Amino acid sequence: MNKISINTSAAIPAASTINLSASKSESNRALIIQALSDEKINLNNLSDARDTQTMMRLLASKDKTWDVLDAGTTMRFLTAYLALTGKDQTITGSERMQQRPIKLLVDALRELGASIDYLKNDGYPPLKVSKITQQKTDSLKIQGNISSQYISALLMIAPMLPNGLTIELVGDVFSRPYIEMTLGLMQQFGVKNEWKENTIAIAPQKYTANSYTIESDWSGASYWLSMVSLSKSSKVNLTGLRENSYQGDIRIREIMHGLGLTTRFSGEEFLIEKKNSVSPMVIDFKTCPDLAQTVMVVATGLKSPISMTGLESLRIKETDRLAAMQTELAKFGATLVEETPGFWELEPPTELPEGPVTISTYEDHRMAMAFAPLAQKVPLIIEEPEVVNKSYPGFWEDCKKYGLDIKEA
Ligand SMILES: O=C(O)C1=C[C@@H](OP(=O)(O)O)[C@@H](O)[C@H](O)C1
Ligand SMILES: C=C(OP(=O)(O)O)C(=O)O
Repeated sequence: MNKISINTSAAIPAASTINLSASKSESNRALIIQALSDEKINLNNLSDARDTQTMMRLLASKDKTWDVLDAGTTMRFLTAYLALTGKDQTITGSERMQQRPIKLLVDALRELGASIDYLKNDGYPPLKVSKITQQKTDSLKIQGNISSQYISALLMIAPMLPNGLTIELVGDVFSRPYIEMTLGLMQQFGVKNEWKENTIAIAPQKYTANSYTIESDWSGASYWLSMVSLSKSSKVNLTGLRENSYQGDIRIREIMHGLGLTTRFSGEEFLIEKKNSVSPMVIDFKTCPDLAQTVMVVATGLKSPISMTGLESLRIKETDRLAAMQTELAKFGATLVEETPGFWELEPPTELPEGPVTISTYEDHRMAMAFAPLAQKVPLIIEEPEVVNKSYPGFWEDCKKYGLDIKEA
């Protein structure tokens, strides 16, 4: 097994500039839109994330079987894309992907007229997808509390359907900013929508020529806010972020202001500094589930209790992130408990261990990146560090540039 050790004794330079990876969420949407358009769409700064590289590779591939590996957006967006354009294709993914539900999307695409078979277990990939030859309905209802990716996948093919599509979102909607990002990017390429209360209507339209520069990844940025927060007094400047972002994970700014940071934009850079007053917080992650692991580690490192809601979808991501966090946080003496249904408490330790502490990463990039900043307080050994390639392949190089002392273990 590959492992790295991160030592606490490194002298961290006072300030560093980090060039983040671009957002895989924006990249994967822009690539689907580009593939669906007859006009010239120029995309700048596409992400080097494996999830995006996989999307690009598959969109260009003539293979009968497409393997998305562990990329959720690639799986969901390409399933809808194949239902519109495919030729009896099989789409599959990693062992974990075969445990991540896709039934709501398959049901919706079947209602539209696609013929889709489950090749192993009902409700889960792999799938055989045959395209919609005749659109059977122009309105769908879909539950919003499992994954917003199903809704984004349907929205992106909606303008290409002969009769367009109206989607009614039923019940609670989780990860709503990702739906807004989808509609925002569609708008960049000329596609209009009408969103009234719970209903989004898209008339038949074409994606038109335009250029778009993908923004840096705010989920990736979260590890740098955490890095500064768990440092003695470092400062970090991040490049390629926008104050007015399509990415809901920009919310990390506001959360971390409550956990002892100040941040500001200055020209092209986003500056992060420590200011040191930390107050106990209640945080709802319903709009930004990918930030939860980052913030749990910060609270543990700062020994500051937090209460949390909106964590439901963490169970069906790259791993069961709640179970994984309970196990790994316990190694630092922190407890993560569901006090009442949906309401979680993180009780930090009174003292952090001397370490080294070994972190298992559960084939989840965010387990590795969320814990790394804590190496400034407790020496760490991180298992399977290459998991970061899913969203941020340059993460460890950036950590070295920041000053962390990282070695193969
Ligand atoms: O649409 C997207 O780009 C994403 C949506 C979210 O998933 P869910 O909608 O399943 O919560 C998020 O966790 C994932 O990393 C990326
Ligand atoms: C959940 C994630 O990705 P996906 O669902 O696209 O695999 C993530 O990047 O944290």
